Amino acid sequence: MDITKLDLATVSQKIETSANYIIDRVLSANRQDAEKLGKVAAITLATYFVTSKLYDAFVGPLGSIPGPFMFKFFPARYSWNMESPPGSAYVKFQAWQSKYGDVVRLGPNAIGVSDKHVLRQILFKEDIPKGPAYERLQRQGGATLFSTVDKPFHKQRRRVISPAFSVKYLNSLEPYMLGTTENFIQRIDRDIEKTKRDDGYGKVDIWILLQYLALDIIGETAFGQTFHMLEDNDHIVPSTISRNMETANYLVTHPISGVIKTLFSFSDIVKTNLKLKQFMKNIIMERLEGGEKARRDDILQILIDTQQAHDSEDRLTADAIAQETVLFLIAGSETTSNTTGFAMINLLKHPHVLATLREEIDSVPMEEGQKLFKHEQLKNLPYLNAVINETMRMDSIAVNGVERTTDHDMVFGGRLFVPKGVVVHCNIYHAQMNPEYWPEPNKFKPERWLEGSNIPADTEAFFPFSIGSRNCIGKGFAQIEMRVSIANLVRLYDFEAIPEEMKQSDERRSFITFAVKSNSFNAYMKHRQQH
Ligand code: HEM
Repeated sequence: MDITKLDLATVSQKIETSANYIIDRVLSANRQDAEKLGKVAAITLATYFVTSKLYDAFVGPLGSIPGPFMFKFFPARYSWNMESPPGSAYVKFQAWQSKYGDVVRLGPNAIGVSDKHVLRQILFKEDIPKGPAYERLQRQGGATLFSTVDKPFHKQRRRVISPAFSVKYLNSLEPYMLGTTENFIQRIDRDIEKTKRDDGYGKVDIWILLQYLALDIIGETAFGQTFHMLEDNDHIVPSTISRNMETANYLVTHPISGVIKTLFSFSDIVKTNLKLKQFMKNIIMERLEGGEKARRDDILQILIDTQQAHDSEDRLTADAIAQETVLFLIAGSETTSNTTGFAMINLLKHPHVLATLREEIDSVPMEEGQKLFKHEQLKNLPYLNAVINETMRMDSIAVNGVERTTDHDMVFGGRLFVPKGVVVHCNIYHAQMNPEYWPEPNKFKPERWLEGSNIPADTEAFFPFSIGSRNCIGKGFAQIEMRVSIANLVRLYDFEAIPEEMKQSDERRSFITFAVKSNSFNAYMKHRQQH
């Protein structure tokens, strides 16, 4: 017997057995350790997550702010019924603010504010940047003057575009506005003729014609050519843009539906944007290639002229010009036409207000042969301005509010600590309807705006064009258009309200801009005898 061989075999077997034993032990120990470690890590993470959520919900800086319980954990914007029925998010914002007070919790990291002093602090004094809703809007074609959240980018863009909205330049745009207003009057006359009764009255959809007027004015001034909406009712540019507006609204008010709608309409949006860009580029190229002959005094020309700017940063590319002009079309048409439409509805609802306004307007002398009022004759009429202001207070275009994000730790109104990174829904509409600021806020009373009124307007709680660096660049433009169209309508026509239309006009919705739900408002109209 070979002892050495036997021993070696035994030894090697023993070694193998021991090795297997050790490996088994080590592995099983590791497995157990790993399992234990995994469990501990998962429990620690879950505890951290739950504790931090509970801390944020109840103890953190926003913990004491009242609001619907679920918004301590979920953002209001994601609540399933936010946009049900569509365009009604603003109703919910108002209800929460009324129920819980001037600061309300709207999410783990979001609040709503309607106190006039705090709104002025956020929008004007500290002028904090725009919130994530605007970043979502950029999915539809990139950052613009309106949607950028980047302060230096905004400052530079606003500086370059501002000359197009200066008082002096706006005066030079007036001939386009008056020319288009003349087309508007002719269109009304044609529509009256079509349905004329024996007493001379015919039915006119004043809401939609005001929309066509505003589109044609923006076409003339920002796109360099009219869209002929008042003649043909349709044009590729406004019709393709309005298709995108609903999606844009959801991106702002309800991100989940917004993303779904964007996915479904993605190819449509891409096609639309390409068509629009092409349309704009052709116009821009015609201007550039046409030299001095092709020059025209309009907003588009100011944007094109930036290409000669000394500083290369100030030169807008053809793409940027196309984007900004499309923005003017969106921001500058329905905003103005709906406000004018609401003013006309308010005048028909309150015949004594219409009578007082007519008295003021009829007292403005016209030159021999002058067909339409010029802005110069209207800008200081106190009652006309009062009617417009009271309309903007009660039927505010921005009923959905404007959003900001704190970019530093702040103390709101000297009493509420709000850390950096909180989304703030600035509920300017709620401030404009607050009985503490406005006695009988639901009553249409232009008298509040007149000097010496016994219920004076609280101008500190009035934000129709917002305030601060992100206020409306087009407010001067809008005021000219609104004064000219309302004054000329009141001077030239008698109105007869249609009861069903009046009732229907109380149904509202807001897709970015506030509007009557039916997007239509008919009244009987006839030319006044004395004019
Ligand atoms: C009655 C008519 C109008 C009302 C009530 C109105 C209201 C507003 C409001 C509230 C804002 C601030 C929005 C925000 O912070 O989210 C705004 C911004 C803006 N509006 Fe208007 N607007 C009107 C007419 C116009 C017109 C006619 C134009 C252009 C032709 C225009 C162009 C803009 C632009 C470009 C901005 C963004 C400005 C910036 O961020 O620097 N708006 N408007």
